[in-house]
Amino acid sequence: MTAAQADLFTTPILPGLYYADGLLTSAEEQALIARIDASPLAPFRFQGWLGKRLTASFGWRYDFDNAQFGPTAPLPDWLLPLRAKAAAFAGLAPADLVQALLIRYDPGAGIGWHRDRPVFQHVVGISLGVPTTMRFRRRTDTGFERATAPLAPRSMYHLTGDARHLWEHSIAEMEVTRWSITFRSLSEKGLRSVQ
Ligand SMILES: O=C(O)CCC(=O)C(=O)O
Ligand SMILES: [Fe+2]
Repeated sequence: MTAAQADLFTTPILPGLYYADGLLTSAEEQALIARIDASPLAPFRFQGWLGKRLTASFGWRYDFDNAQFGPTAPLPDWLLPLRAKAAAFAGLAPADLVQALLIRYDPGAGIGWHRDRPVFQHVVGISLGVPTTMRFRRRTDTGFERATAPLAPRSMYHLTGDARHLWEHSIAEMEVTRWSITFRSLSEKGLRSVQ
């Protein structure tokens, strides 16, 4: 690889947002989707509201209903090869990625503007099924600065630095079902809160 190609490959879309596609085969994607569908998915709950997207957490669980954070069922074996790939992509050790979140967005489901909970540090996501766009925004003196990242099926993204901590992200309501798997490491705050 030439220096120019290396630069292109590692230049983030936003500071701290890294993206790569073609890291999974269609057969691997279909197997992951079947595993997600067979998992104990439940509607995302937020302060008494039931969201349209279906989720399951492993390793650690942040409960948005009561803001409780704590351990939950360990990551199932089928997630471990994907976690190893996600860690390699993000330059982390697999064991750092102690949380996995499975999501299925059926038509009409999306995810509103947010930053991931501060108990987590790195976020590495895998997008499955159909293309979508992750939208980013951050407040400025005069409004919002905005950016978009197209997520191809079978792509991975890593949120760290500014993209993780300063920018919010969201995904518009899907017209067709999409699945995602996100792995997270714990932040200092997360580590302190569980000691
Ligand atoms: O579905 C995705 O790729 C994004 C999920 C997300 O932003 C989250 O769970 O915090
Ligand atoms: Fe998020």
